[in-house]
Amino acid sequence: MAITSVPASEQEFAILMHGKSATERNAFISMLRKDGQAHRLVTDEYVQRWSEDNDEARKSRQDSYMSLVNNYYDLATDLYCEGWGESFHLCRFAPKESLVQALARHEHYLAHMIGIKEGHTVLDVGCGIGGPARAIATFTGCSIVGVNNNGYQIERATALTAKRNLSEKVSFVRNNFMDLSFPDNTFDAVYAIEATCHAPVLEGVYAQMFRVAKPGAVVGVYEWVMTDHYDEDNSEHRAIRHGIERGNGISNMVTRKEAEKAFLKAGFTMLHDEDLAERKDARPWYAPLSGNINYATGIWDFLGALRMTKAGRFVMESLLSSLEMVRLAPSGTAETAKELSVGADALVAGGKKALFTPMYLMVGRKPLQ
Ligand SMILES: CC(C)=CCC[C@@H](C)[C@H]1CC[C@H]2C3=C(CC[C@]12C)[C@@]1(C)CC[C@H](O)C[C@@H]1CC3
Repeated sequence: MAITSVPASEQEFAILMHGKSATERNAFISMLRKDGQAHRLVTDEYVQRWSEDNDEARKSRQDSYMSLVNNYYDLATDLYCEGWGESFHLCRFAPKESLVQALARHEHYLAHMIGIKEGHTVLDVGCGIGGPARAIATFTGCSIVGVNNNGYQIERATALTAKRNLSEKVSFVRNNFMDLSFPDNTFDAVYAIEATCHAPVLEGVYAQMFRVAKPGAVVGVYEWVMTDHYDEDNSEHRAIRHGIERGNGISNMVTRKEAEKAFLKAGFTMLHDEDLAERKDARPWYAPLSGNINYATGIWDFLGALRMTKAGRFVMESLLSSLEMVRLAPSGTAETAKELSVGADALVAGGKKALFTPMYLMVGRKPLQ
């Protein structure tokens, strides 16, 4: 069947594009099993959205945030899995800690900060493919429902959770986080790990988190924001912000102050807020993306770091282009990898200059009355 335009129903299109690749064990193979034409269309649609950088283009990206984010994760999910693992977020690093350990600790820390207990029913807003939900449910003994608007990620999350025998404790529902389908006052705790930055307006998603939390429940967010050092009138700063947005499927990334204001406006009483990137750590959060092999701990992290060097990127992009040429990889795969690499450079630049943080932590309580 020839696909010449994106069908009206996104779900229909996702089935065409991803086929049965969500249940594929290996993420690299899953990446190769997409429909080539559909993949090309989504790549073109995503790139086209970023051709201009002015207020009007930003507004248009905000208006179409849902398809922008879905396009992004339809393209990026398998590369994320293959290059990063099952937890789609960044993290702090303790001395000698591997990436996998550090990611898990970052998740456990949030669970600790919002006081998740055994028996709690918890909501994970923007759950990716469920890595954090599985880790937190296992760590605390709680039950977690993960929501996400990307059908492919929900399928992958559900399949991985079944494979780990965790389906009784952890489940997933396709949901728009700007309009959650749960009744008011449902959850004992709610969290979002580096996901709400995809919202067109932060107040909207925070208001939904507030609504579904039980009175007295504690809610925690790791937010992506531009820090207080960011200057909108500085063209270099603006370029870094734009690079982060484009490489990471974000229609409008806000400042720390705006995020704090939105959280309070939603109704939460702030219990703790802190940019965790300001702590003095052994390695900065952007270490694995920087291509500096001296930061690596252990063989897997060394290979990951090698991949982010100039030579490593060249090899990866050449491999993907060759696979595309012989039609083993869908058209647009190498272009997507390039978009992610350029986005990673913007993250590193933003991190080095302390203009950006992926770990502005806000912990708030929904008042009893
Ligand atoms: C987009 C948001 C809000 C969160 C995702 C955070 C991270 C999981 C990603 C940010 C940059 C990503 C890159 C990769 C994996 C996932 C991230 C770290 C790659 C390492 C995947 C493999 C590619 O070849 C290079 C990518 C660079 C960026």
